[in-house]
Amino acid sequence: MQKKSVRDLDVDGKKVLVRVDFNVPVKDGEVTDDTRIDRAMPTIGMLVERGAKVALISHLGRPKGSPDPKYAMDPVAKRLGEMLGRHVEKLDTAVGQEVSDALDNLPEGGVVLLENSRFYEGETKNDPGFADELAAPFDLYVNDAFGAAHRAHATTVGVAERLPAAAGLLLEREVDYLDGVLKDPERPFVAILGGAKVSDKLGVIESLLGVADSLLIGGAMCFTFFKAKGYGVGKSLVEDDYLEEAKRLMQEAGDKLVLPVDVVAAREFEADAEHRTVSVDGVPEGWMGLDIGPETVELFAGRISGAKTVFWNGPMGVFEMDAFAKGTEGVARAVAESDATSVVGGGDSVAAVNKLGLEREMSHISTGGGASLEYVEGKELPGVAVLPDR
Ligand SMILES: Nc1ncnc2c1ncn2[C@@H]1O[C@H](COP(=O)(O)OP(=O)(O)OP(=O)(O)O)[C@@H](O)[C@H]1O
Ligand SMILES: O=C(O)[C@H](O)COP(=O)(O)O
Repeated sequence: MQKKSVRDLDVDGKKVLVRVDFNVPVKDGEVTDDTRIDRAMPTIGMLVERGAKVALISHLGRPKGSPDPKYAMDPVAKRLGEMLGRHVEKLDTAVGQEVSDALDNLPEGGVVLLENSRFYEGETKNDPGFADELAAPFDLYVNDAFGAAHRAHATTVGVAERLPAAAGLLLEREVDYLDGVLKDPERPFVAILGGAKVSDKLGVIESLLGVADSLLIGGAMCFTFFKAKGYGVGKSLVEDDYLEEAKRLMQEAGDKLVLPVDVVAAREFEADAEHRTVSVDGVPEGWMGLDIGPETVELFAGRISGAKTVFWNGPMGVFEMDAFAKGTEGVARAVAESDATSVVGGGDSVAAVNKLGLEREMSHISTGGGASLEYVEGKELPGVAVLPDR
């Protein structure tokens, strides 16, 4: 990565504001998945070891610019403290005298967690006054929040314009892996896309068709392509406004675009619905396709096993229901077993990989859903662009 790195900073005794993405699931006051906290540990550890005074800041959920106890950072501070093996003080504010005092009292190598950045309306507006306030108590700024890098907010952009800034280790790793896939992939490069909507991923499909050797499409998305081909798709999820786009993409992509050959169709959208495997042009009237079928898993697995690079985003079916999770599991296993450099992005595909305990088999699991897709689409991420070059 061309950007200045936290490694390049002299942080000893300095007050460092670190933007992390601790937007983690919380239930009954407990963090239920601490992956994003864990992935920020290398940067936090490096700063602590080098004697910085560290203040971490993140958003949590989507509060509307004012304090909302439901989204307070306390459960995150508790979990972070357990993971660091020491108490982490959480402040009830993100700006002002309380922050300055806490930093003055913090020993070198100490860590505090500031309150949810979205408790301030200046955050999502990237308000200059709010960015000034955020920056005021600090000497340096580090952005390790790859998952929020597609947002031009005060904590991701404004503050980076006001302090000497650098990329954290996680942000660097995320960008380096995605760059490896997009700019210089070892071939064959197989991309796999699933999930609900073609409309969400049109830009991603176009971009991947430009760089990958094949693009395997599963999930509800494939039914828009099948309808465009003139197949009966029953009540499967289809975006009628995108049929022409789907036709165009199929024409342009030719053999590169690989669609399922069979699907699991169900009578209704229920976990215990009557279901059976049918060929892709044989979804019964009134039924809906909820997963790719076993022949498709075999077809996709064959492509994946010959790949040197794999990028995967989005589940192959309604993996939340066991009866329709086999396609996603089959693809996850094939990616895990391949020798390819594998990059997995998007909340649902990552959840599927975690559920199967396959996370160690993947080369890189992105902590950013929206951010990784925007990057693959070729969009500039404001939180990365604003950082100074080396
Ligand atoms: N055939 C299908 N019919 C209906 N829904 C489906 C089908 N296949 C997948 N889905 C649903 O699509 C949803 C995931 O779509 P989405 O586009 O949000 O994926 P993602 O990009 O991995 O997720 P995230 O938005 O969390 O990053 C899942 O809830 C899944 O149940
Ligand atoms: O979970 C995410 O994708 C990031 O934390 C960004 O969250 P946001 O979509 O609420 O900005």
